[in-house]
Amino acid sequence: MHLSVDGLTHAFPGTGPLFHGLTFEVRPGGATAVVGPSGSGKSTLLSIVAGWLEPDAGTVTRHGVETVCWVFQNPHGVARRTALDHVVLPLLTQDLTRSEAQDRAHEILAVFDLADVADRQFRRLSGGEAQRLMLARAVATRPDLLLVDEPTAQLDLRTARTVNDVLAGISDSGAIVLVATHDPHTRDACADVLDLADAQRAAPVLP
Ligand SMILES: Nc1ncnc2c1ncn2[C@@H]1O[C@H](COP(=O)(O)OP(=O)(O)OP(=O)(O)O)[C@@H](O)[C@H]1O
Repeated sequence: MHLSVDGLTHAFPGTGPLFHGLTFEVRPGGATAVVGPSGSGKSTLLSIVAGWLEPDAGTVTRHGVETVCWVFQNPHGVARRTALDHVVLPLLTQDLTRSEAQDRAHEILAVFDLADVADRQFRRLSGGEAQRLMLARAVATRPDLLLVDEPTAQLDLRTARTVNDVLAGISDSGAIVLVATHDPHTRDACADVLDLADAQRAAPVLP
């Protein structure tokens, strides 16, 4: 399974080309940080990779990818549902029994250092806990391709660190992971970096 992007070129009316012949490959393992100045096209690239937006030119081939999951910048949850519910409920749509779903949810909450808040309502979670829960839920569904948009944008330094720690350890998820970010710590937590500032000048190829 891998993601192959070849000769990607895209512009919106009035933006000029965001990327020009962008070519790279990503395989499952450590996360790849997509970095670049504000407006350089990080979220646009994620949308094209997800298949939500058609590029002007070039191709995106999601070899062997059947499921795609997007983690948004702002954590969204159901106020009175527990952290555990947030992970279990999507798993129940995946042919797991309730007890299998609960076992997997507890396992993943522990990995994301959320075991202590498993029974806490979403509205009572801190910003960092809520963002980690969104990542935990996404990883629990075992997507082939995981797209994460600015996961630390709303967080203070300390809570951002806990999210970055999770991203640094995400290689076990088995997913292809792309993370759009401004945050230098998030960039450092990722195994690879795709810099869109370079992409406007050349066509970088990731290993
Ligand atoms: N649907 C759209 N129509 C027109 N212009 C758009 C559209 N979506 C994005 N843009 C423009 O394309 C450029 C890239 O936007 P994008 O959100 O991808 O950048 P970004 O690097 O993720 O920015 P930020 O770091 O500020 O979130 C911006 O100038 C934005 O205004």
